[in-house]
Amino acid sequence: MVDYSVNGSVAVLMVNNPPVNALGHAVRVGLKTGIERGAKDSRVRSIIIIGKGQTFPAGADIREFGKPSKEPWLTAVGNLIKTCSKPVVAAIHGTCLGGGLEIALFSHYRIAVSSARVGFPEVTLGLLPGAGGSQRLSRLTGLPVAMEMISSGRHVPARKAKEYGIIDEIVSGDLLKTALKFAQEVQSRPFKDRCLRYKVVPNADRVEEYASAALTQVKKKYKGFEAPVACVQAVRSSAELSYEEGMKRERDLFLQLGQSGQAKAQQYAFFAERAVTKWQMPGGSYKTAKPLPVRSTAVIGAGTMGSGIAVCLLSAGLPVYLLEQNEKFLQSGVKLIESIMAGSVKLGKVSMETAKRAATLLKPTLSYDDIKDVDLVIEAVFENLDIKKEVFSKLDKICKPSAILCTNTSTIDINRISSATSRPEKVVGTHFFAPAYHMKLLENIYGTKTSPEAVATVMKLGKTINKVPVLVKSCHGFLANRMNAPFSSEAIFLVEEGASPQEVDQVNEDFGMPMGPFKVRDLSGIDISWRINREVAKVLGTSITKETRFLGGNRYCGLNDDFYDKGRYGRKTGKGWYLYEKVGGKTAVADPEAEEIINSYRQSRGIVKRKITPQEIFERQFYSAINEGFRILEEGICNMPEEIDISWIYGFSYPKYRGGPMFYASQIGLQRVYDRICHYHETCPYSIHWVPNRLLKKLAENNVPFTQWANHVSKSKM
Ligand SMILES: CCC/C=C/C(=O)SCCNC(=O)CCNC(=O)[C@H](O)C(C)(C)COP(=O)([O-])OP(=O)([O-])OC[C@H]1O[C@@H](n2cnc3c(N)ncnc32)[C@H](O)[C@@H]1OP(=O)([O-])[O-]
Repeated sequence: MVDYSVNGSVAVLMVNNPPVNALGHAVRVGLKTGIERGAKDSRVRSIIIIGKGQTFPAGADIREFGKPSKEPWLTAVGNLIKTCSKPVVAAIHGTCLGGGLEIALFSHYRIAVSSARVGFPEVTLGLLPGAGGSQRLSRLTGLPVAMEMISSGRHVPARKAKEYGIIDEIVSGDLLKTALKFAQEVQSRPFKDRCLRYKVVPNADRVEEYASAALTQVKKKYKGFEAPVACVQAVRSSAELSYEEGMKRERDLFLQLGQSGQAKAQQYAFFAERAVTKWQMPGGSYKTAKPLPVRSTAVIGAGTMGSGIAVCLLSAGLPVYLLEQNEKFLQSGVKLIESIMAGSVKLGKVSMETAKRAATLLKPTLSYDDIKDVDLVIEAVFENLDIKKEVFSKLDKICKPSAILCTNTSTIDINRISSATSRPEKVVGTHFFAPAYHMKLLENIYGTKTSPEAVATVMKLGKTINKVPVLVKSCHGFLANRMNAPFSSEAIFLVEEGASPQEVDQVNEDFGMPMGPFKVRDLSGIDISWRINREVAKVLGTSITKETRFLGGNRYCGLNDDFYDKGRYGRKTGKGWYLYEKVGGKTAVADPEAEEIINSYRQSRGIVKRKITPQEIFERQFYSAINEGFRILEEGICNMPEEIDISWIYGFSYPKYRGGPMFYASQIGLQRVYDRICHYHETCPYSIHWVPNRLLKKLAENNVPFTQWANHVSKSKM
């Protein structure tokens, strides 16, 4: 795992643990042995630590977390480096992260290639640097940078790291050759004072000021997360305590976090995010299917979604034809794209260069002829089957045979859309979440005839445009919206029965959702849900009236319609479930007029308002969604619970520190979840979503551990 060799007077410790040279037990043993050997080796006057392959160690081996830790610990290896009688040089390329940066900071010198990145991403795993990183980094960079770097987990590019004092030299050419030269040069220099623990923390007397600014920021930016706060506290202790006491403080905080449910959930989410890249479908998988090259694209429809999708493609450097049916709509789409880009530059999310390049890559057009040679088209027109079929029939006639035809439908079965073409194997769903340029989930959907090649292409596209792609099988509503349906229906039923929108939102926000369901409705537009309900009714061959209490055999609540009738569409009209400071305002306050609408709705239907507990609000929303999640698994719409959890984290901003609804259910205990679902099935009998799922029942009865749920998923689609 660590190869030892001697080149002239320099020992080279080459870490060889692909893919990311994680500092697992064998690597730690190898480094310890290597340093001891180098120290004793009479030929050797300095030592290099370097990574083989793509990177310097990118951190501790996360797979070892939660298991009994085996000596030597990282701190012990680091102490050996620190006290080595010969200077140690960390030669960095790729990603020097977490434990990797700890090793580099224990070393006496750090050189890096300009493409390298360094950072302490432990916070993203619910932890903090646990081998003294919080004590050493602040001695190099000062408190504000250390607090920001460690609490954000940001990867810092090598040149910036040099500015901060983390890297001594940026080098070019062959890293090992340059490192050998560097290691020879330092042999004649005194190096004991290079040990960071003897340095003083710059401006330590201002620690209170820095810490309080950092805490205010992290509490706002990472609301609900425990680790960022602990990161600031650990760095703070580097200025307030002696080095030894600071190390102990860091250790205590590390152990506290390690035992928290948040760390467990965040580490689960880390692996879940990687697991979903290993997609499978009938006839193909990530291993067997090859993506087609995508060098040019078109987006059909320049509305909010289409323009947002175009921004994603343009930001990744892809040329985009933006196609609309008339000049007015086209120009409004172009304006929207320009304003999103300008906003992103202002927020520092996109560089000025990228924005300028995007402007040259955007080709607005009214003609289908212009898109005949593009590699991939994304349709983002109104959510109506007839309109979508018309678009796909045109695309089928005009686009080159190899083009991949994608639809941004959020609910319609892909098979119904692809039936309008002569090439259903090229048709695939690419469902973006609003706002498309911001939300990271890309729900890719395959129909019965979609080819694995088309799927491979959109899975790769997702990565290219910096999204998290999750593959699901087509059905009405797919994965995310299918689970969201009971979740948001229950929110309205709860208000119908007696809760206030504020109470429902509060429960959701206390749990960690960034916005409650009524604030979300006001944001997305009450008129939109009104229209969707009419579309659903149309598909079911019925219509919605004031008397409608059931739709498609399911309970229906007309409260949304009453708000619509009063012209209260949400933020866009300055009032909806809440009152806003102005049209398009963002500050939601409770509104007596809204309360009046709710009260008269209840009265007109003879509903006697009852007190509803926060626990019931929580269970009715989340457990109904979980029940649907098991149905989705049972039907084989997705392959594993990880796909559901990642969809919620990146599609609905579900708090990552809770892992996702399915992971959360496993933590509560499936039997309890099942029992409560049975309870609501009895007490809320008119909603199909409360019919207890058989797979859930089976897993609960047999006490099947979370890691084995996927083995019980329907294999019918494989
Ligand atoms: C007391 C000391 C405390 C120290 C704490 C720490 O250091 S905490 C750690 C601090 N460090 C971090 O948090 C860094 C975490 N890692 C990353 O951020 C990224 O992996 C990357 C930027 C290094 C490379 O991105 P990329 O897109 O090129 O690649 P990719 O992301 O697709 O990963 C490829 C494969 O490697 C696997 N794997 C990766 N890292 C680890 C690991 N540490 N361990 C184990 N496995 C790991 C990953 O699961 C995947 O496996 P699969 O699915 O193929 O079987």
